[in-house]
Amino acid sequence: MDTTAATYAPAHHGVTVRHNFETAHRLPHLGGKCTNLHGHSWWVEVSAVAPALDSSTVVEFGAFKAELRSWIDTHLDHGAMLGVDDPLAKVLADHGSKLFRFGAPQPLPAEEFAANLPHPTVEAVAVLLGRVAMDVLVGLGHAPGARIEGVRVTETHVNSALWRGGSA
Ligand SMILES: Nc1nc2c(c(=O)[nH]1)N=C([C@H](O)[C@H](O)COP(=O)(O)OP(=O)(O)OP(=O)(O)O)CN2
Repeated sequence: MDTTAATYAPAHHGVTVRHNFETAHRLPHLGGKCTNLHGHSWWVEVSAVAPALDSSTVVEFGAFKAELRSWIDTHLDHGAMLGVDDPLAKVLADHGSKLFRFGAPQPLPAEEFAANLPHPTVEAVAVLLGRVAMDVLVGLGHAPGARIEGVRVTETHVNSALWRGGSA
């Protein structure tokens, strides 16, 4: 077999995991129908890459999914994502309804991932979950040089956003 081309191409291995969550949000700053509190069945796809493998893996699927799913289910699933200036945040919190605030001036520990993201747009949710995925990857055993390459968040069947991680 001629492997000449392969010797010139940088080694690159990738894995992707998916998860879903049922979460409300609203975007009053955009006006129109997005001002209404509404829910979506969100999907997230997280891709990790590495230049070489460790134990023949980039990162072990089970552990990676368990950590990502745990964070998403704990903080987002069956809750609401609201922006920093949204008056509904206080109402929901006062009634014990699950809430994740974007751009909060005094964020809870989990909300620190979204502290500089003022609105829960699909793009901002992709950034949030990119940061969460990086944190999860760092905490696990993984291949040398492994990193989060990208996160795609799908809000509806026709709307999605892609966040791409920087190179190592
Ligand atoms: N760049 C972005 N634009 C919009 C976002 C967003 O997060 N980023 N979000 C919304 C609303 O949240 C809304 O849920 C989606 O809007 P839209 O696609 O217009 O609504 P529909 O799903 O009803 O559209 P279809 O006509 O059914 O395709 C708006 N914009």
